[in-house]
Amino acid sequence: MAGSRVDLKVVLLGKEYGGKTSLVERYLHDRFHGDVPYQNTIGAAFGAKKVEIGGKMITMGIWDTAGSERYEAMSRIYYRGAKAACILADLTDYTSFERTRFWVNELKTNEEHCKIYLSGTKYDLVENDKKNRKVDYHMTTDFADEIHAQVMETSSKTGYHIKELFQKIAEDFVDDPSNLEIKEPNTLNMYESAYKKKFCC
Ligand SMILES: Nc1nc2c(ncn2[C@@H]2O[C@H](COP(=O)(O)OP(=O)(O)OP(=O)(O)O)[C@@H](O)[C@H]2O)c(=O)[nH]1
Repeated sequence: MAGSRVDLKVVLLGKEYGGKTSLVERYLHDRFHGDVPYQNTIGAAFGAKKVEIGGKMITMGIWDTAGSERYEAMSRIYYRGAKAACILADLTDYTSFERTRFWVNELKTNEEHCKIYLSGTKYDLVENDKKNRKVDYHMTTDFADEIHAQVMETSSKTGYHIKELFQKIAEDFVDDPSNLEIKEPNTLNMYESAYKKKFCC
């Protein structure tokens, strides 16, 4: 099985302004656009990355969805068939944490085989300034325990835990034998027509 190609669809979900696009930008391109004015995602954006896990090359396709409730119905299109979902909660915004339950319910109802990961974003803003923190560490860990999910606090500004998060997602995928059937190459190409939002050329 070494060297066989496996495609892993990952979807990012969460309230608008929560940091989804920034997380993808940091992971795929190792950059952070803190000086660029915020633009909300329209529809979704797609990016892919090859990762090697224990001698297996995986093409990870990451869907960055729009957090605005206006686009909620569209997000369902993007999480369909996802093997992993990363649900984000902005650590400086309690309502963002509240919204994670909605997405968990969505996935449990419609994509029961999708593995869920929680990410508390913008860790750099709370690390040295505790009054900025509106989502307590134990809120996310307790919720993660309740829904049997993994949780990590991350910062796209500093890169804190970003690689680790996606590495964990990829490792869990490889560790599940049902995911290791040989797939036709380029199965992700059907997504390539996806439109990108910000930071795109
Ligand atoms: N300091 C800091 N700011 C961040 C971080 N992640 C995102 N931001 C900022 O938060 C704002 C929203 O980030 P986005 O990544 O666009 O959020 P989003 O979830 O994609 O938003 P939608 O497209 O509306 O769903 C932007 O101004 C980012 O620069 C982080 O880790 N640290």
